[in-house]
Amino acid sequence: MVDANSKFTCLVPRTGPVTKFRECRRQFGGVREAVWLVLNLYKMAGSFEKEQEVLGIIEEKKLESGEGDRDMAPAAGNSIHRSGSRPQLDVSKAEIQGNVEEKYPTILLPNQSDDLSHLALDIGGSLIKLVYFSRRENQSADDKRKKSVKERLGLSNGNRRSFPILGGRLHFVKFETRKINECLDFIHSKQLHCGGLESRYPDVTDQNGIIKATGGGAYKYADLFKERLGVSLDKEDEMDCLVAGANFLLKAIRHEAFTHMEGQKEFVQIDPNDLFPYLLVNIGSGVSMIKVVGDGKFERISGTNVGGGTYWGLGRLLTKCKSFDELLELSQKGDNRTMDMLVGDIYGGLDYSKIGLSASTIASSFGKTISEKKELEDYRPEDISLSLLRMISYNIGQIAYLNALRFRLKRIFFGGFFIRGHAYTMDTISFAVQFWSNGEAQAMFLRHEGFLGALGAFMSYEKHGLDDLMVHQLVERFPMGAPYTGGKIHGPPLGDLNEKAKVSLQISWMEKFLQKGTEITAPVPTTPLAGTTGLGGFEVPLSKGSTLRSDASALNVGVLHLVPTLEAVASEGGTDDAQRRGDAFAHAFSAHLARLMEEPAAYGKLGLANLLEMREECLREFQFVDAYRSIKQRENEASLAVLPDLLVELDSMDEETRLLTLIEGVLAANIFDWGSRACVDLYHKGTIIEIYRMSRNKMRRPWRVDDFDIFKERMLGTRDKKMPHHKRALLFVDNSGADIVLGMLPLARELLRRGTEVVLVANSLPALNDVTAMELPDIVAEAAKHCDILRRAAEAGGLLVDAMINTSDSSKQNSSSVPLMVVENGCGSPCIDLRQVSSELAAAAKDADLIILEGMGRALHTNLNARFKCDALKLAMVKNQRLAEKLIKGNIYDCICKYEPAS
Ligand SMILES: CC(C)(COP(=O)(O)O)[C@@H](O)C(=O)NCCC(=O)O
Ligand SMILES: [Mn+2]
Repeated sequence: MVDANSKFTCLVPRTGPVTKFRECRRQFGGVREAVWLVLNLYKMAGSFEKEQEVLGIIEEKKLESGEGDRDMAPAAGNSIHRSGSRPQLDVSKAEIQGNVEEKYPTILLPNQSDDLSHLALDIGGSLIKLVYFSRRENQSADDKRKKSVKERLGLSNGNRRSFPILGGRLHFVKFETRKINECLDFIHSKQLHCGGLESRYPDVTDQNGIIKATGGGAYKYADLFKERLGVSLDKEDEMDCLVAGANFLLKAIRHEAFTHMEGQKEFVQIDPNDLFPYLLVNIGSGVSMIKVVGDGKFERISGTNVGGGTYWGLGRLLTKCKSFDELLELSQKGDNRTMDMLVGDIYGGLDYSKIGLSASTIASSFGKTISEKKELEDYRPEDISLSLLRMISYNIGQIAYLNALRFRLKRIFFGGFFIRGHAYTMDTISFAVQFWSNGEAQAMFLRHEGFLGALGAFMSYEKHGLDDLMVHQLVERFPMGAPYTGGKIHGPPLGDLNEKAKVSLQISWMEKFLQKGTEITAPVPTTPLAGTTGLGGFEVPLSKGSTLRSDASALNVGVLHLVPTLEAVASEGGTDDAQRRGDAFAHAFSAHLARLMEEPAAYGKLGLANLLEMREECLREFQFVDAYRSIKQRENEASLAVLPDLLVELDSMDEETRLLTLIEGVLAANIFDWGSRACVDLYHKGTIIEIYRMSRNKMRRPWRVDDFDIFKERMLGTRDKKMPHHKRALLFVDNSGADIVLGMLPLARELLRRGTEVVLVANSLPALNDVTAMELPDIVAEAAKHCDILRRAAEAGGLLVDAMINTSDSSKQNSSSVPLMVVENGCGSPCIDLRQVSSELAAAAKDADLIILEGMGRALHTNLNARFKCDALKLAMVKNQRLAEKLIKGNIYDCICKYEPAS
């Protein structure tokens, strides 16, 4: 019914509303869609009278719809419609593209896609789990450049998955069911019930709005949702949702599953083609065991009433704990030997080796309490909690294994919020599975353990387009306020959200959460645990804080620093608001780092690239759009001022010397890196040009990795062998200022001079002092003022669109056919994962026969070992002593020039 693409060509609203309505209805089929389209066309064209006319017609004639009142347009101004699960037209944020006076202007419907719904819920007995989607708009204003590049690359528009990182985000949040009002406040504050804050009319509740929900609470609280938010809950079957959620996670999320034995977390990458069959054990209040054999193909084969509710219920009665988390935390200080009867208690301290039971094996949970003349008060709540936790976890593990055996299932995935990333719980379950299966079966856990149902409900909106996502298409981020971090964070402590409205300087809920001084720590035991005799069985799990830190060194957590916060605040004008956001950012980011130091695997397997990206994401999350804006501008200006002299110098050289000087120039200019502590210290000691000169003067070959001679041979050939020029080179540029202006642009110019098309590939979003695709055309335009080669190529590549229109330059006729283009990479990070790039870049890469990756982030931290089908040159200066030692057994400021011919 509705084109899934985001662009529609529609008729301009010049004819009358009825004619327009008919035209639109012919085009889109549905009455509702037609009404909305017409209404919004007038709205966008600013025609209030026509808008009113449409509403009048709706009222009077009911539009001869034949589809009943249900299909009448809702109250004016409400741009988002949710109805059932069929795809709908979404005209929020619609814009007429181009001239409104044109006869058939294009209307951009940025929110229109097959993924219409923003929110789904799983309302369980103890917790409400919420999954919502927020779209990040592509904020680039360089539409002309994009259009020109796309035309040149023959790239069709409207691909929703063009820019994966900019596309949108799935968020996971949980609340206690008994605090359902906090959940409703949250939904309201983020306007999730009517399309999110991105919606054109965020405050208007869609009376016909429907939110997918699963779990018992979807029935129990339906009226409350209607009353408070004006939305109906569309109930989805719980088991369907659990399975859909689990399948989605296991197929689409990198390192979703992991094993947990003796405190060691080991991520398991599941092959999506080899996922089925498996046993899904969902531990909520009760426990469901589901045999999953395919997408939507499953059977609930078993379950047990002894589950999370049992632990919490009995625990509350026996310990007087006020919350599940408190009970869980208590267990960490517990010693179950005071409660449980162990094999050793029965056998006088000995193992029962004949049947493989060690002395420390639990023979009978709570068994010791029968033989002693003690009352409840005589036992420590900590011990009770741990004993209870063990009893229930072992029991679940055992029943799960027996069912896996019954149906010959090798893999068992445990989910549900009972687990909460709790090391003891996971170890206990793993012990049980391992013990009973003699090591044949393996328990696996899921990082999004508690959100299976909510995710499944989210997926149940038809045509979300998420079902066929591949692992590399989803990028995981760790927002600062993410309540899903386990440990003490348990839903965002929203407090009185209404306060927010009263505060003139808008404080986000996240900041509020941070102001409360929440500590992000994982639950790790603090008391020493009893050892085992090594006989296996139900031993005491060994999960200790220290054992979780095993991979800390690989994470380089220490290299991230917070100094740029000051720059970030300055970049936003140094206002009080910016200062507060800066403080909040610092607080939040420190908390995340502390959490990672405590438990490096807390967010899955993270490398330095992820951490650097996380930092940029955090800045963005606190609305620091471009923290290095002014630094970049300053450096660009200084470098552009000396560019003409550099070009004259280069032009006076012979080919060979020039090529070497160019490569030296790139390496020397890569010193301007605001991500390196050492370099930032250096900047205090001289001007940009002084540092650049010093860096150049220090360029001595051979570099630590020096393939220049092979590269030169490929470029210039030898006396006996002429080499053809490359057809198209992709230059992955790095930093602003000298790096791009005095390093990469002159190299690009050389390639252009030799007849190679050049595509400058730059970040879509700011990261440190990296130049962005949006900034590049202006820099090129400035440089082109001093260079004919660059000017002609930039014109041919559509970079100097304005110049082409505005000047009557005679040299245009003999424009070089070799274009210089700028393409965005789809990233906002100093590093690049080449599996996740913009469609624009993917298209540009198709005909490339040379790739040049520049800088530490793109050429060393990532891609140093990447092999390409075309020639590849990796250029970087190493600006970190530790990395220099590790990577090239060298020193800080050593250089790398790694050339690999096409493989
Ligand atoms: C963030 C960076 C990868 C940026 O380097 P670039 O890609 O600009 O050459 C680099 O500065 C880095 O690895 N920094 C680590 C921290 C430090 O060396 O102090
Ligand atoms: Mn950089």
